[in-house]
Amino acid sequence: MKILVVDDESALRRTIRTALESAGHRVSEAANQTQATQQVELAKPDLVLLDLRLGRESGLDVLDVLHKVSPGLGVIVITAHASIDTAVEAMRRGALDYLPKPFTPKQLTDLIVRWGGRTAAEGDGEAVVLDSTEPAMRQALETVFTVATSDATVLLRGESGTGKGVLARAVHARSRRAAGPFVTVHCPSLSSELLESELFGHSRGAFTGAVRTTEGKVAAAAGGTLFLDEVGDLPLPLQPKLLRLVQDRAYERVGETTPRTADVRIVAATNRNLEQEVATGRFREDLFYRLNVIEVTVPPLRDRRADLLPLADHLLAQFAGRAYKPVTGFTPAAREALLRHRWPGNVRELRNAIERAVLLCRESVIDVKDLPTPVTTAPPVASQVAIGEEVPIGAVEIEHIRRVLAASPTLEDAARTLGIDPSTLYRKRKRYGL
Ligand SMILES: Nc1ncnc2c1ncn2[C@@H]1O[C@H](COP(=O)(O)OP(=O)(O)OP(=O)(O)O)[C@@H](O)[C@H]1O
Repeated sequence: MKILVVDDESALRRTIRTALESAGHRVSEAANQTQATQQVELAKPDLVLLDLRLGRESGLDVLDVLHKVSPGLGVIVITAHASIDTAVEAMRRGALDYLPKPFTPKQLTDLIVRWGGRTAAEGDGEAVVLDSTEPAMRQALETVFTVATSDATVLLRGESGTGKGVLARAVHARSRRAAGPFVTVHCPSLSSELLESELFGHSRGAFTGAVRTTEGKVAAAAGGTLFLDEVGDLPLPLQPKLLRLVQDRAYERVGETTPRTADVRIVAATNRNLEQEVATGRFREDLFYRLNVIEVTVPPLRDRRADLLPLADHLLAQFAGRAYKPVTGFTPAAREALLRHRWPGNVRELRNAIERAVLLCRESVIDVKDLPTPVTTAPPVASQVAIGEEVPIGAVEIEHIRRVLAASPTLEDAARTLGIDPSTLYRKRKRYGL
């Protein structure tokens, strides 16, 4: 990409230039507003890195000027350490994202990579954090970044709301297919027939109500990525057809016999224990192995404690910017509540909690009272039991049931995961007050 670096300190410009050039980007530099405007007009950069601290000039004003010169220009601002109030203001004025100082060359290049694919993939303009200090999450991200450029099938595993959809888009954005479409198919469906037609299309008259020929999502994803969300819920009758698609990229429209070839990369996601689904005959083993070429497990948010506050800050900046509200942080009590909660709904729950808090908040910082009740009434984390420690077996059972319940969409699902009868689960739930 062509990147313009705007900073009044020549040493910092040079450091950034070195990092970006060694990642294969072309870099131009500007020390002030006048030079920056000229460079935007002359060099037409794809992305601008703008330090908000620009000597006597205000970086925020420069941001406004650059957007006047080139509306829609992607600008990432560099902010002084941990001052998210200026980041919020910059995002409100249309910056894509912010990079807090001090940063490593890798953080810088990761951010550029993330925004480089934005036109094609992060299409809804939702800024996401693809960085982590938690080993398990780092490993998931590294696998995603490494395999993205190949056409290999990827299976994303993890609880609901952990960001599997976000990672699927990240795979696409970093692939050779990034300029092509990203098409999502939700596999839990009312009927196998409807889903088959949604996936593969149908010919006119194929079934009652099929008044027009439709091409289906596999065809719509040609040249791009087909994302099979909740693939563990794919109805059994459709599984052989999906197997053929994954294995040979071959399929037929409903009502036709002519085989067609699909030009898609497949990414699938599931929150189910597929091994168990295979064992109980609800998921075909051959399909499981075909999908599970590259397996990425996204850890639940409660196991990513170190990521929680940075993620919360990021979401805060995003929603404050979007709502035009000068909310700049959390009170210590609010931070503590965020850290204590178990987040059964994972990042989705966190995201909703923060969006709501930004809207409710009447001060410049979010307090406990702005957070949803389940977050503020979380029992202390210390009540978690550690398997293998000196705890009675009953405590392990309670904790295990609690977690499975939190991760399952319905009681039936939870009972299936636990391998017990729903009525037994119902009784245990009552007895333990879960
Ligand atoms: N790393 C992240 N940074 C910012 N937002 C995130 C991140 N991960 C997830 N989110 C947000 O959390 C929400 C849930 O993410 P996503 O839909 O990808 O989860 P999922 O695992 O696919 O969930 P489900 O299994 O229920 O479909 C989305 O709004 C998404 O934008």
